[in-house]
Order: sequence, then structure tokens, then C-alpha cells
Amino acid sequence: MKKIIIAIDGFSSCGKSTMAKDLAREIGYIYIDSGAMYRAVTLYCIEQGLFDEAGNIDEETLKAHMNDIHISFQLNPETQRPVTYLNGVNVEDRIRSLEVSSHVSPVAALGFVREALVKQQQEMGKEKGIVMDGRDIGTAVFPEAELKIFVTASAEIRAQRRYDELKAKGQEASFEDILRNVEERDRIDQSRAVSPLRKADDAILLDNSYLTIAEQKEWLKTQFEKATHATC
Ligand SMILES: Nc1ncnc2c1ncn2[C@@H]1O[C@H](COP(=O)(O)OP(=O)(O)OP(=O)(O)O)[C@@H](O)[C@H]1O
Ligand SMILES: Nc1ccn([C@@H]2O[C@H](COP(=O)(O)O)[C@@H](O)[C@H]2O)c(=O)n1
Repeated sequence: MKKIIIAIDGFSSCGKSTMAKDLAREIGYIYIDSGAMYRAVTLYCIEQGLFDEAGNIDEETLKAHMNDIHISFQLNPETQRPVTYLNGVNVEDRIRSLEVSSHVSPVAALGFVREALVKQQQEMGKEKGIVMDGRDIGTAVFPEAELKIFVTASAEIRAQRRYDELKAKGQEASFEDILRNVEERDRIDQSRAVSPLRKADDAILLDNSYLTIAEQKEWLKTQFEKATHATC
């Protein structure tokens, strides 16, 4: 069967990567978490001391060092989940910290950062057979994607899911901090000048506030089957 490109966009923490990963594994497609790439650039900025105390980025230095930032993914053979590497180092856990979450959206709003990462993402999808999730996949990275999904859920439900996830991992978390972070990232992502978060006109809207993970997985599989039949 002809391979297609599947773009899954939407708000922070709504379940995009959960559904994208599951579908990719089931249909044998490559899965790319584009948010992990923005998170890796942000971790680089933190490690290189490019944020001042007020959280402002030293844009000129970051711009000069963009070519020193190499991001790659490897599949963990045990979990079959992709692991993010920054300059050859496994940073999967560190890029998920609240510190990175609190700094990532301003970094992702920089035009030169987006330009560099979008180029790499388009290269990854040139053979098709890819599921990519993010904020601008259906609008900017792959506007020609055969299947586009836009996922949403209420901010409180999304924050609760993240809170439960962190608690399950034994990590300290405050529901209020997580909710604030989710809302703040949504605000910055929707209002930035370059490729703001928005639903592509031809994307299918999914509000998964009251769907289980299994139900949304099933729903997505059905959308994939419809899209592949339509492109036959
Ligand atoms: N339908 C659902 N019901 C309950 N929990 C869910 C559902 N979908 C996903 N989750 C859980 O919500 C949390 C966030 O999901 P996930 O990481 O997939 O979101 P995301 O949209 O990719 O987030 P981000 O934008 O931060 O990358 C995870 O703990 C996941 O297991
Ligand atoms: N295509 C994308 C993906 C992500 N971002 C920005 O990165 C942040 C982290 O992404 P997560 O998917 O891991 O939550 C997100 O809040 C966006 O600011 C982006 O701009 N474009």
C-alpha cells in the first residue's frame, strides 16, 4: 500500500504523542516527536547558560551555535519507544523536565530555530511513511500531508493527565504549576509570529477530553484506514 504522511498537531499535553506513537508502531511507520527537537534545543540553551535570570535568551549566541546542535532519535529496543539524543547524549528524561517545559515556547518562537528544525523534519519525511506530531506539522512542515489531525482537550484535563503521569513516575509535581505551564505554552504557541499553532483547514478535529487512550487509538486507526483508501 502507498505510504502517506500523517500530521498530528494540537495543544500541549493532549495526547498527541501517545496516539502518534501507537499508530506508527502498529502500521510500521516512523514516528517523530517534533516537540522533542524544540525541547532539545532548549536544553542546549540551558546547559550553555544562554538564558538570563529573567528567562531571556541570548539569541545571537544561539543563532551562531545552531550548527553545533545535533538532534537524533534511536529506538529503545526494550520499550520500542524513541529516545532523543542531543549531540550523541541521551537527553530523553531531561527534556521532559518542568524547567525545559517552562523555557521551550520562547525558543520555539524564534524564526531561525524553526527554520533549522523544519528543514530537518521535512528531510525525515521525504520518503513518507511517517507520523509526526507537533504544532505546525499540518500547516508548515507537511502542508501536503494526506492525513491531518488536530487534537484538543480542556486545559484542566490535560494538566491532570501530566500530573498523574509525573506522580506515577514518583516525581514531585504541583497541579497548579503544570496547569500554568500548559496554559502559558498554549498562549505563546498560538500567538507567535512564525507558524503559530492553529488547526489546518483540512485537519480533522479531535476533542479527546472524554476518550480513553484505547478509544482514541481506535479512532485514529479508522482515520488512517480512510485516508489510505482515499489515496489508493
Ligand atoms: N485519552 C487519554 N486519556 C487519559 N490520559 C491520556 C489520554 N491521552 C493521553 N493521555 C496521557 O496524557 C499525558 C500526555 O500525553 P502525551 O504526552 O501523549 O501528550 P502530548 O500532546 O504529546 O504532549 P506534549 O504536547 O507535551 O508533547 C500522558 O501521560 C498520556 O499517557
Ligand atoms: N512542531 C512543534 C512542536 C513543538 N513546538 C514547541 O515545543 C514545545 C514542546 O513541545 P511538546 O510537543 O513536547 O509539548 C511546545 O510547547 C511548542 O512551544 C513547536 O513550536 N512546534
